[in-house]
Amino acid sequence: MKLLLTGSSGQVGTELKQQLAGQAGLLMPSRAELDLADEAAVQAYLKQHQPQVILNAAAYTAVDLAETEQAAALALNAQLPALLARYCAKSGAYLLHYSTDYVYPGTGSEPWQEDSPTGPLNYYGQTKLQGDLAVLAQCPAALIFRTSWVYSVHGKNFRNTILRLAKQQAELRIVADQIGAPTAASLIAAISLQALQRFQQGQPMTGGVYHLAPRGYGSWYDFAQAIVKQAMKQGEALVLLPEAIQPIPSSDYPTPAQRPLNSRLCVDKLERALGIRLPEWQELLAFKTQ
Ligand SMILES: NC(=O)C1=CN([C@@H]2O[C@H](COP(=O)(O)OP(=O)(O)OC[C@H]3O[C@@H](n4cnc5c(N)ncnc54)[C@H](OP(=O)(O)O)[C@@H]3O)[C@@H](O)[C@H]2O)C=CC1
Ligand SMILES: Cc1cn([C@H]2C[C@H](O)[C@@H](COP(=O)(O)OP(=O)(O)O[C@H]3O[C@@H](C)C(=O)[C@@H](O)[C@H]3O)O2)c(=O)[nH]c1=O
Ligand SMILES: [Mg+2]
Repeated sequence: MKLLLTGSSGQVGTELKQQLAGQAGLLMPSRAELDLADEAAVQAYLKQHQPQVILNAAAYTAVDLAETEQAAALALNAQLPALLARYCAKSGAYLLHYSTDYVYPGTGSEPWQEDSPTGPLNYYGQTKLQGDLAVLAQCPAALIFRTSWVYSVHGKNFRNTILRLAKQQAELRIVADQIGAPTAASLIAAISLQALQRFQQGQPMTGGVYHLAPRGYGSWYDFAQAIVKQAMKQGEALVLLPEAIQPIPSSDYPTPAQRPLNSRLCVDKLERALGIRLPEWQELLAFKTQ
């Protein structure tokens, strides 16, 4: 079975690549081999290789930069998934796509459901929503896993930023009024492989949106505390002590893109579909950094 993995150098892509190791027929073009922002090039690639499964882990994820680099964000987050969905609908190929908590407006404090009204607050979120809507419209059998606050030992993410800063400075100010669930890229890859297995066994999950995140929630401040405590337990030499992390409101940390305050995702639908219970985010973090 020919399987195309896009974004194989990213956080989720790297974990998928590792967990898919040994799978025959795996295509993982690098950016130099295939510019995913180039629609004609992607079309030609699909025509040439005819994949039967597409795992679309590529995206434009620089949230603040997306406010100004709009064309690049739109190409990767909206136009690419639309094109992949059209190809999959036509050819019968299986599509697994990823999306974000940033499609929701962040109001209230209850977890979002998959059918909750969307309302992105920033351009990244707007383009991701456009991508989701295109996938749902073009290819109803496709799966969209909406996740949140992705981290990994590889790549640019909040966990690695905090660990870097904790080795350099004795104080840190972190927003405490944005809540959500930090999600290890390895969990996303493991669940994606379960979904793929279902498809390969002829029992695919019903198409549509599923939230994919650990159980529980915290603020970015809670996440930073947990990252630093975990690193200390593991004997890392840090300049920063957990007590020296200051909780601040979002208004004290101005950024070009606005972030949602409430990013909680209800994961019941995914748990029911796969017959699993997702771990708590703290358990997952402890496991990841051991
Ligand atoms: N990061 C997060 O916190 C969250 C992410 N998500 C979603 O999860 C999915 C995976 O995200 P994540 O793994 O963090 O993403 P990353 O930013 O880590 O990886 C993005 C990947 O896309 C590739 N890419 C981007 N532009 C191009 C291009 N023009 N041509 C070829 N390749 C390109 C990158 O390649 P290169 O290495 O060459 O740049 C990289 O492999 C995305 O759909 C994202 O929206 C959802 C919620 C949270
Ligand atoms: C580094 C730093 C960040 N922050 C805040 C800014 C922000 O509100 C929060 C997290 O910072 P980040 O830059 O990692 O946030 P961001 O890049 O917006 O993270 C998002 O990325 C996209 C791709 C998603 O899809 C989302 O789920 C989410 O993970 O922490 C501080 O308060 N103090 C700091 O020193
Ligand atoms: Mg970021």
